[in-house]
Amino acid sequence: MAGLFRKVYDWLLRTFWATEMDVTMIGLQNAGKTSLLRVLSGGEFTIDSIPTVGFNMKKVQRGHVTLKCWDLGGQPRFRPMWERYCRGVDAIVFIVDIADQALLPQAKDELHSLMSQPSLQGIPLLVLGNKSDLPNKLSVDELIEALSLKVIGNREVSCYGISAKEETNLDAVIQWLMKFAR
Ligand SMILES: Nc1nc2c(ncn2[C@@H]2O[C@H](COP(=O)(O)OP(=O)(O)OP(=O)(O)O)[C@@H](O)[C@H]2O)c(=O)[nH]1
Ligand SMILES: [Mg+2]
Repeated sequence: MAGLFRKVYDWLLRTFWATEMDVTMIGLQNAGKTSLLRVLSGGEFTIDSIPTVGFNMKKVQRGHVTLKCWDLGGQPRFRPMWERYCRGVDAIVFIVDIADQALLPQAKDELHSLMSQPSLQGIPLLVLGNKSDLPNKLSVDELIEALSLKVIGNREVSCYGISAKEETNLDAVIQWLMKFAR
């Protein structure tokens, strides 16, 4: 009975209170953006994910909210277009490979340069340390320090550790994003 009530309630929400939000996922190449989006949208994790050329878009449905997720290529030649795809979105997700510490200074520079763009002022930022299943990974506190997240102002900033591979902490990601659905 409770299950039936829940189904009717969800249907009412979807029908009369449908909300769509735009989310842009950025981060250096190989961080796991496409893998995360594939898993969030109900697909299988694959170890041989192909680098994104340009961008890719997938919708993630949770209850009455549709998250329209833009997944951008992280290779240097695609980074100049990040700002354009972040303009006017409801939230920006910056993904970092926390097992590849050599790339952290570059990730920090790219993040800070993007966050200093006047066009992106105030847009909430979620930083995800991905690949928490691997050894020699950074903790969340170490990632906050390595990326100097505390100096990013004028917006809400959060940081979580996740694993797209093992689907660790992905509910927290969705919950955080859905706070900004309008
Ligand atoms: N161990 C582990 N590997 C992961 C995880 N997430 C992604 N990977 C692997 O990391 C590699 C890169 O993943 P992608 O999702 O293609 O990375 P991307 O950020 O989309 O890369 P670009 O499209 O080039 O910007 C692939 O081999 C994935 O299988 C994870 O949580 N754990
Ligand atoms: Mg990709």
